Amino acid sequence: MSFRIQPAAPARPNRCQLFGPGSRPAIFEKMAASAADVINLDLEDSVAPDDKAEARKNIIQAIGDVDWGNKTLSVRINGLDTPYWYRDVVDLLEQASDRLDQIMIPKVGCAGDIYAVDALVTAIERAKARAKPISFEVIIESAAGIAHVEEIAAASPRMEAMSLGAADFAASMGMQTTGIGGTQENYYMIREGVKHWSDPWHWAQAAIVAACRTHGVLPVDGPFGDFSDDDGFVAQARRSATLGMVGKWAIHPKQVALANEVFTPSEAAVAEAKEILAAMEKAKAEGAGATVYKGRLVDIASIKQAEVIVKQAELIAG
Ligand SMILES: CC(C)(COP(=O)(O)OP(=O)(O)OC[C@H]1O[C@@H](n2cnc3c(N)ncnc32)[C@H](O)[C@@H]1OP(=O)(O)O)[C@@H](O)C(=O)NCCC(=O)NCCSC(=O)C[C@H](O)C(=O)O
Ligand SMILES: [Mg+2]
Repeated sequence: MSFRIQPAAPARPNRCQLFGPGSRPAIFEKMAASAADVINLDLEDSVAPDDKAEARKNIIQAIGDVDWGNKTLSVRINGLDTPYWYRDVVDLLEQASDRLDQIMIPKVGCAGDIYAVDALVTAIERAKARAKPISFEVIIESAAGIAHVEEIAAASPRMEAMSLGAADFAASMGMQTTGIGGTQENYYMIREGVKHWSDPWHWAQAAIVAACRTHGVLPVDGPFGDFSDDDGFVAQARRSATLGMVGKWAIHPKQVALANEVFTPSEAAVAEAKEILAAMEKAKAEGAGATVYKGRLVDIASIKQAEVIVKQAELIAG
């Protein structure tokens, strides 16, 4: 371990982030009643330019009026390359109730993007004597974003979460696909005439996880566009969870249960993690730093691995 201890990420469940357009207030109550840990009301790409002002009003009203329970409530503002974002921030911070927890900043390309939003948010919070500071989550969805991912993760103490936005990311990178996440038909290797598909999102996800874990931020997998393909969603989510991500977006309510299941450690995984901890306690009492569990080596690093799973389960159980 480095002299610098790795900071813990925020201790709150983030297994599923359910999105809904701010221009569609009829679904807000349904979103609130869902089993998602995080709600993302959208002002950005699911809202047409002519509907932006109305969507802002809908969201501001719903933040105060709807019972969001104990969910993390977040609003995705427009990108810093648009004329909308400052009005999103000003109206949300000046007019929405303190129930708003978080702002999601899309298409961040550098730490300066976060600095700009932070400066505006901080000024309004002071002017309005806001009781609860707003936290930030960001989307990495451009070549610049992934190139500067570490400085972005470190950009502000408000930073709580970071997602991969597969659609804009693919476009920015010039990838030959219109798919949003998941298996890509042409991303394969071939051996003895048999195709083996690989994962084109893997490296960006791994870079996001490393930046997030270095700076105490929650790494999250973004959207999976084909909401008719449950198996594809689950396979993508399992890969993300294996890499260290804590959750995934749902762009349709049917994806919420799928994400919750994947990102909740199974009873068997928790039981095994606890058995490893017990085996290592016994080894320690006997003066050993390593032992054998089910025919394989476990040592002091295994304690940390097992603790990840046990702590995750405890966090979700509340
Ligand atoms: C995708 C949708 C447009 C589908 O909506 P709809 O046609 O209404 O779906 P269904 O008829 O199957 O709906 C079944 C019932 O569920 C309710 N519903 C629908 N959507 C939601 C929702 N998001 N939350 C809660 N409830 C919802 C319907 O009202 C039906 O209810 P009932 O009649 O009572 O049975 C729609 O799901 C949708 O708009 N999804 C969110 C889209 C969105 O927010 N996109 C932005 C995020 S993804 C992105 O931006 C890309 C990213 O940035 C990147 O670059 O990768
Ligand atoms: Mg996007």
